[in-house]
Amino acid sequence: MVILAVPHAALAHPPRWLTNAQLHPQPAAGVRDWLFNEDSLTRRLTALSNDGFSVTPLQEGWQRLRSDECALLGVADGSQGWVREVYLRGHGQPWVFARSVAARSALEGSGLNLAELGSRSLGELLFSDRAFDRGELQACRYPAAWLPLEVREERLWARRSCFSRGALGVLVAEVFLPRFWVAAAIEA
Ligand SMILES: C=C(O[C@@H]1C=C(C(=O)O)C=C[C@H]1O)C(=O)O
Repeated sequence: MVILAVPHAALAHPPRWLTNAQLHPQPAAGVRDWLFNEDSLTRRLTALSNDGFSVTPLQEGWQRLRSDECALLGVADGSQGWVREVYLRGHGQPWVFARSVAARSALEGSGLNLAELGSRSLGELLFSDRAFDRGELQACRYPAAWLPLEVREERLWARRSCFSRGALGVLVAEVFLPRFWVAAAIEA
């Protein structure tokens, strides 16, 4: 008998990403503000943590992108792309799990080198370069199988948006972890 070792994350069904107007029932106002506020999350978490903010990369590299990512980026299903997964931390605690991806075909020749970011915030790059436009924010309950084991929980609120500069799109997804909602004093 052959048992295929399928990565756990591959077993999850892609979520339905919905805009603020499509989200019913509406989450509480405090949750909705964090899901759909268009300011830089880095800047907002820096303020919330009184400058106790940091970014720790978890894994980065060329990978096969997920079907919902390919669809949003407008590339063929199964396309290769750069994947960057990080924790956004407040006082060292993981507050947000973030996964940012861009298609290899669009990155090559764009001059954008995501590999050199390290523990600097991607947000500083995307918000400082006026050439990037942010697309509409969408939210969903994030598949637990897509989270790192130590923070794996069902129905955590997530949001995503695509930052575009010409043909390049950087799709940023951010999952709010339980410790964040405690720090923000919001019942999620
Ligand atoms: C898009 C932003 O950049 C943040 C920084 C990230 C990173 O360094 O990988 C990932 C998600 C974002 O929350 C932002 O600050 O809003």
